[in-house]
Amino acid sequence: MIERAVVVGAGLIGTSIALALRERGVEVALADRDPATVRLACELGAGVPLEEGKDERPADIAVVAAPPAVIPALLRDVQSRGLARFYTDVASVKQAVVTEAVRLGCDLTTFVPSHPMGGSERNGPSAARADLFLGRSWALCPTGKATPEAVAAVAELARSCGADPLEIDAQEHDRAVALVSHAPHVASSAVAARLVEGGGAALALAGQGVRDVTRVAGGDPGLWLEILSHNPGPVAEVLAGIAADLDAVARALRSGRTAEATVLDLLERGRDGHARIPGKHGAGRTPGYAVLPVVIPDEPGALGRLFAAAGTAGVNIEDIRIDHSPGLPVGVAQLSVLPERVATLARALADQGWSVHPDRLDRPSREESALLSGPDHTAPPANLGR
Ligand SMILES: NC(=O)c1ccc[n+]([C@@H]2O[C@H](COP(=O)([O-])OP(=O)(O)OC[C@H]3O[C@@H](n4cnc5c(N)ncnc54)[C@H](O)[C@@H]3O)[C@@H](O)[C@H]2O)c1
Ligand SMILES: O=C(O)C(=O)C[C@]1(C(=O)O)C=C[C@@H](O)C=C1
Repeated sequence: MIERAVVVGAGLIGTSIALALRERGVEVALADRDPATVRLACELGAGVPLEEGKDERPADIAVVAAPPAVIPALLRDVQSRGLARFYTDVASVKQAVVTEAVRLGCDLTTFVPSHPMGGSERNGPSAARADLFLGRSWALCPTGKATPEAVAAVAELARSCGADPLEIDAQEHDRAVALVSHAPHVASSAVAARLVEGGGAALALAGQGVRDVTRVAGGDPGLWLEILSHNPGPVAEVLAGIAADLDAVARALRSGRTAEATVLDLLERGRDGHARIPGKHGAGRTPGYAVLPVVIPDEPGALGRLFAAAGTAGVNIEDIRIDHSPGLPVGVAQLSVLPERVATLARALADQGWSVHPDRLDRPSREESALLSGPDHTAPPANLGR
């Protein structure tokens, strides 16, 4: 049972873990090299500042949530201070962290390297959310030396954050995330980098497609440089495949002759690859909710009237995203609501004259719905009892 936790590195990931643990009543003590970051995380309800020597007993678990390059030294430091019974880190790369931890003489019996597969292009505690890992995989990469108790503690940490723990060897993990995270990030940056040269008129036409493809490119370049340089071989291999595909399509389009077969081949393989992503859902949708699109005029007070109409219908808006193109007089409000309330909301809004598009409804998958056990999205996910 995790009752007390320490989080070192109170940024996006550290504070999100802390918030999830706090929701389950776990006591959390936070540390960061930047005192202002700790203050903000604590103000957000993520815990209290770590006070050395305050507790005689070690915490149940310490999570090192700093950038990859500093993790092994921080781990050695927290282990030598005996801050917890078990330790984990959250770095996006695993083998390099393990190799350095071994070199520094860290205790591998109590340490289970891990990687939650939830995140954001934003950093720092202000972007943190308790549900960041809800329904996501959380990789556990125990070395052969970790005790079963240590592995169980880190698996419990993952479940306490609503995630699904998945044991995988560190090198295999690094090859896997090269494919599903690291190379996609570089590809996203490459697409976004073209926009630097785009004219104002082109950018005014930016719709949801380019926003979806480039969202992660908005991430912290310093952190991503660290991630990529700690996983160079596997990332380079995936990028070479992507580059070959892009090159073939560019050559085919220029030549005109072989264009159709080559281009269609990539588009079809792309569609097939996309379909293989488990539990994929629409961009920007909060997991577990249905999203109802409603057209709203781009004018003062429109959103207020929409919220008031939903309130009158007795439906709580759990989240909202607004899609609009600059210069257009209307936008589309994407309202996230509990799946069982969406029909009521659609009817009530339509009755009041709103242009509702239930045909474009984006529903959560069955797996996602199963994660929400009650009417309150902060309720513990259903998979926590395992
Ligand atoms: N951003 C993501 O989407 C994501 C997802 C999963 C895992 N990760 C991993 O999580 C880790 C943290 O990333 P983040 O996105 O939370 O970054 P972040 O910048 O939001 O937070 C990192 C925090 O670590 C602190 N820090 C840096 N050096 C420190 C030190 N020596 N001692 C104490 N604190 C220190 C920083 O002050 C900062 O508050 C990284 O290892 C990253 O690879 C990131
Ligand atoms: O959703 C995002 O913004 C992310 O980039 C999250 C993401 C990912 O690629 O899925 C990024 C890096 C992490 O190590 C884990 C998760």
